[in-house]
Amino acid sequence: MSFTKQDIYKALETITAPGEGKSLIENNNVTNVVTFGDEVIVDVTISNPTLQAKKKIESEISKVIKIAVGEKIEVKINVKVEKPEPKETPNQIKGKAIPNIKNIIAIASGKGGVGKSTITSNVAISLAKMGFSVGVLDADVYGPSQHIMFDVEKARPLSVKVDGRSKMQPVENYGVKLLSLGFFTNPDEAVIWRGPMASKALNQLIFDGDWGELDFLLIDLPPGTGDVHLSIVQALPINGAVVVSTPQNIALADAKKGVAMFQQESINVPVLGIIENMAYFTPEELPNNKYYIFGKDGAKNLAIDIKTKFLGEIPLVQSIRESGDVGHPVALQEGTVLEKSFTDITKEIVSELLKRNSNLPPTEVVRITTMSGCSSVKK
Ligand SMILES: Nc1ncnc2c1ncn2[C@@H]1O[C@H](COP(=O)(O)OP(=O)(O)OP(=O)(O)O)[C@@H](O)[C@H]1O
Repeated sequence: MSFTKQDIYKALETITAPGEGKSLIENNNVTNVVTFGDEVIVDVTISNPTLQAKKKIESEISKVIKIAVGEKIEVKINVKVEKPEPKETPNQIKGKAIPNIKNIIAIASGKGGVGKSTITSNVAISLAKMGFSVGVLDADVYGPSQHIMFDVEKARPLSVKVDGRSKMQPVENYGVKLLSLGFFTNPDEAVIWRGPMASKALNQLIFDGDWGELDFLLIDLPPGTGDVHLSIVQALPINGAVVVSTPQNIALADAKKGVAMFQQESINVPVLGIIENMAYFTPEELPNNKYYIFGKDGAKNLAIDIKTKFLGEIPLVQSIRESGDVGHPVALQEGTVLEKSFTDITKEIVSELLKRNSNLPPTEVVRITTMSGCSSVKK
């Protein structure tokens, strides 16, 4: 019987090593193939050290060669176990990659009540209006509010079957898909989340959510920099973080801690920049008057100090609070100054993310650049 090494490689292209996702050939598991007569020797390296994984790969290789190349072939397999070297690079994304979600951005703040959720909902809507597919995961374990801001307070995610598995269908409004812990907790009962518990619940919302294809998933993190945050940000494949602060000194001190948290070696999530919320107060009837009630340019100066991008500012305006409370964020109000402010900030975030993702395939970068109108992205 005659066959070539190529026949063997072709057959091995159709199977994967246990837990490694890609084909044996694509994943470079097969280190050598020797053929003579009716005999084939396959050297294969896998990362799973269990006996079960070794037996499974031996039986699959033998089976696939006999089916695809020839029944009579005598197959000898040498399995070597080698743990892949962990690669520490500045662009590393922690956690398991989610193939259908292209970019995960965490929105954080050190201090509570600085407007992190307000910024998240408006940025999500701006992204959706630019044509991106967008999801929001409300991870604020202390007080989820996105379901209110998106006017879906009473909604509950439906259970759907996807490839035989039960998944949660996010609730959708204003072109944004939303999953929130707020859908599952009783607003009258305080839930005390510990780090691992919170990260498990959030992992479930992310991995068991039927998000479809998303260009962006924004995660509204709880305020602070504690144990819950560490668990969340270490477990999820976050591409970049945005930190929200008011110009007030105590908020800035906490924002600085927030930035430092993402920069810790064990977390290593790039900080895309800082947004200054409540930068000044403007009465609706006197739009040209600015009152710097929390101080002036605090977050801008912090960004310069810690060499982080300043992504823009949002004033303290009554309509921002009102529109959030009634579930119709200001970014929906076409042609207004505030809508434009959120569009500008959103473009800055996308620009920074593109720089961070500069190792993505060029088509992806171009597509996102074009959609958000970020022609000014310097690469
Ligand atoms: N720029 C703004 N102008 C007016 N009101 C604002 C502005 N930003 C936020 N608010 C209001 O301030 C309050 C707190 O905002 P938000 O809930 O977004 O903050 P947060 O940082 O997410 O809070 P938490 O600590 O609860 O997570 C809300 O009532 C919101 O409507």
